[in-house]
Amino acid sequence: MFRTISQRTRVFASRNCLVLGAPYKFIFSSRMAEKSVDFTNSNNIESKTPFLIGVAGGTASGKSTVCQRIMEKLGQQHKEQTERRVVCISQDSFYRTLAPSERLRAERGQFNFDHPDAFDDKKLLSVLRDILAGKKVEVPEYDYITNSINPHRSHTIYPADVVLIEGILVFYFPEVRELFHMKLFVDTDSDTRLARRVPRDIMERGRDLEQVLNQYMNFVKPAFEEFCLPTKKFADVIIPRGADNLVAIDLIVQHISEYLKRSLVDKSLTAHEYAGLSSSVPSSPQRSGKSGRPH
Ligand SMILES: Nc1ncnc2c1ncn2[C@@H]1O[C@H](COP(=O)(O)OP(=O)(O)O)[C@@H](O)[C@H]1O
Ligand SMILES: Nc1ccn([C@@H]2O[C@H](COP(=O)(O)O)[C@@H](O)[C@H]2O)c(=O)n1
Repeated sequence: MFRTISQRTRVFASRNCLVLGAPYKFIFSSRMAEKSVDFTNSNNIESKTPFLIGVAGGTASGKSTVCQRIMEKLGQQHKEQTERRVVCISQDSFYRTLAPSERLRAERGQFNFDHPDAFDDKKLLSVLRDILAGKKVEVPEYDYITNSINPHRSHTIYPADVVLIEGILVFYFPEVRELFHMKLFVDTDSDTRLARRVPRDIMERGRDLEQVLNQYMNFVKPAFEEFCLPTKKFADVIIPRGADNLVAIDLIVQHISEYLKRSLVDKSLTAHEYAGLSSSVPSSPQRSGKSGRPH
C-alpha cells in the first residue's frame, strides 16, 4: 500500500510512517497527505489553503535547525517576509501567560513547561485555522528569560504556500494534529539532546547548570516520555539524527519543491489535492476515529 518514488534512499517503513535513513529506497505513505481542509476566507471566498507541516520531537532534537535547513535549501531564508513562500512558526510562541504564583515557580525552575497545560492550545488552533484560511496572522515572540511573551515584539506571518510549525507537542492536541498535511518527527537520542540543551539554555536562555539539570530531571525527561514520545506514532516521516540527516532533509525539500512548482503552474491546486496525488493508503488512525489523545 505504499507508493515507491525513487530507488535511492533506504527507508524503514512501518505501516503508517517512514523512517528516513541510509541510501536504498524512498517510499511515500498517504498519511502525509490525506487531510481535507476546506476553508473560506473572511470575504467568504474559497481560498487556497497552505500546505501545513508539523515538526515534532523532543527538546533540542533539532526541530528548529531542520526547519532552518529546509528554508535555506528552498532559498527562502533571506527573502523579505512578504515574499516568502515557505514560513516557519514555533509552538513556543503559544506558551500561555502564567499566573503570578506560576511565574514565581518558573523563576525558581519549578514550573513544568513540558506539560501540555503550559500551552494555550486554543490560541494555537485558532492561529492555524486563520493561516489555513489564507489570513495574515500575528505570532508573539516568546522570551525564555522572563518565561513570558515579549510584549514588544511579534512576527507578522503573511499568507504563504507552505507553513512549518515546530514544537515538542504539536502532535499532542488532536484538533491541532488533524490540521497538518504532513507530520515530521525529529528523532534524536536523549543523550545528544541533553548535551545540546545544557549549553543552549545556559548561553541563550539565561539559565545556570544546576537549574538546567534539575528542570531536565524533574520535568523535561518525564514529560517527554509521557507526552511527546507517544506522539511519534502520528508522524508520517521520522527523521533520525535531525539536521545531520541530509538525505531525509533533501527528500522533504524535494517534496515541498514539487508542491511549490505545481502550485505555481496550477493556481487552483489546493494543499489537499496535492496531498491526494501521493495518496493510496487507508485513513490514518485519527481520521478513522481510532485515536484521540496519544496516551
Ligand atoms: N545536527 C546538529 N549538530 C550539532 N548541533 C546541533 C545540531 N542540531 C541542532 N544543534 C544545536 O542544538 C541546539 C538545539 O537545536 P534546535 O534546532 O534549536 O532544537 P529544537 O528546536 O528541537 O529545540 C541548538 O543550539 C542547535 O544549534
Ligand atoms: N519559559 C520556558 C519555556 C520553555 N522551556 C523549555 O523549552 C523546551 C521547548 O523548546 P525547544 O526549543 O527545546 O523544543 C521545553 O522542553 C521547555 O522545558 C523553558 O525551559 N522555559
